[in-house]
Amino acid sequence: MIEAVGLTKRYGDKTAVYNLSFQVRPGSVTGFLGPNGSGKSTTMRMILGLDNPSSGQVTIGGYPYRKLPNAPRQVGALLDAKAVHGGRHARNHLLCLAQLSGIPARRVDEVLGVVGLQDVAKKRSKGFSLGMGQRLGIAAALLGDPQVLLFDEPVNGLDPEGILWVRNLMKSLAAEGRTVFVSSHLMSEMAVTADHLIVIGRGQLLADMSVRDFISHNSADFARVRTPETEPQQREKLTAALTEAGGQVLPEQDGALRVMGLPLPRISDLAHSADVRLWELSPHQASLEEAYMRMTQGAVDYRSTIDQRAGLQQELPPGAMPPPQMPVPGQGQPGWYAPPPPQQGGQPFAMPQAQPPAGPPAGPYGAPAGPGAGEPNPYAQPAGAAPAAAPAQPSSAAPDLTKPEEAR
Ligand SMILES: Nc1ncnc2c1ncn2[C@@H]1O[C@H](COP(=O)(O)OP(=O)(O)OP(=O)(O)O)[C@@H](O)[C@H]1O
Repeated sequence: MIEAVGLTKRYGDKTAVYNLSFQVRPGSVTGFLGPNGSGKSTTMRMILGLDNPSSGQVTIGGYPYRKLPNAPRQVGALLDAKAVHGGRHARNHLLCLAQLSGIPARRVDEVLGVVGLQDVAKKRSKGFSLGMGQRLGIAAALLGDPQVLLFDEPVNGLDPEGILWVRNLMKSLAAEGRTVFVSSHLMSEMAVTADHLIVIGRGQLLADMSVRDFISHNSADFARVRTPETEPQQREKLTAALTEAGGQVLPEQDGALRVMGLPLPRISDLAHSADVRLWELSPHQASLEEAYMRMTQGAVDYRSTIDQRAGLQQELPPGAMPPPQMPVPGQGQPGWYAPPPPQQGGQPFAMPQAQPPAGPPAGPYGAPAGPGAGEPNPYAQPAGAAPAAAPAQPSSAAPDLTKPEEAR
């Protein structure tokens, strides 16, 4: 198991990771998500002892990486597939790594076969495509047959067959009881690969829950209803009937209606009573991508001005408050982020930040918050500045909604 407690990393004035606490458990694939620059790679580097935390700690099986006995046999990682000596043959590259860790040479040939590079084993890696480089990096991660595996963007550059292969590899490694921690920006892939998600934004924890809970907490299911296009009055009649029955009705771009708050049989009955014919009545469940976009909207640092002009951001369902902008250090915004799950009537979905101590502050796991919690929050609101929206309750007063069981 990987465990981070109050993990914080500063580079000069820049706080890349702030007071991050989470656990990555064995036996499942844990996805690590967050917008560009949110601190995923920095966190992974700290897990692997490549960067020292400014405060807090992270351990693997109870030890900091650098104190793990025979670490390369226990932990494998793909961080940067380009970080290889390009002049070396693929096999020689792996052989060097194996010799450094006391791994027998036959294991090199085994992993070359596992990643499908056996035919180019004698080729210099500088001639490798992006996808081949990724495969070589994955081979290196698997070399020591480790129980704990970290992959930073493993499907980057892979073709569809390679993506499917990585998906199955991750799942089978987890099914063998290993700890698999994988970052990716490919939401469709994460939806079918990961069991659990850790989501960060601007270095802070936004969510720590199963994929299923993440989607249901950050999106609303709805029904799509379509009436005959030739009879617009039927659409209006249905809209009135559904609204009167307590449904929330929004027009879809293609002329259909998006209905929230009413089950499908009720919509059907209401249409029947109003003498409205339906051409479509279908359930719709939000995708991981939709849920992720909703949750992280306020924590995105780099966004195209063209996207904004074209209105490509997610449309909010009725009744939902727009997510507040996540605080930026030095801009006097509150030290918390609260995207609203629509099914909870727009109540903020909050990750409480460390509060001024009135007793030992609670961390996300019920334990006292880590060392970073005692430090000044770089995202904290200066005295006198008004919060942009109703603040989340301190963790002692409110359930920790990053934990699905406590959120119910
Ligand atoms: N060595 C460094 N020196 C200074 N700043 C750094 C350093 N490494 C990372 N940062 C900064 O820390 C922040 C987090 O970067 P990080 O690479 O961890 O994000 P990320 O979530 O992995 O991003 P991406 O999804 O784009 O790979 C960024 O603002 C980055 O510029």
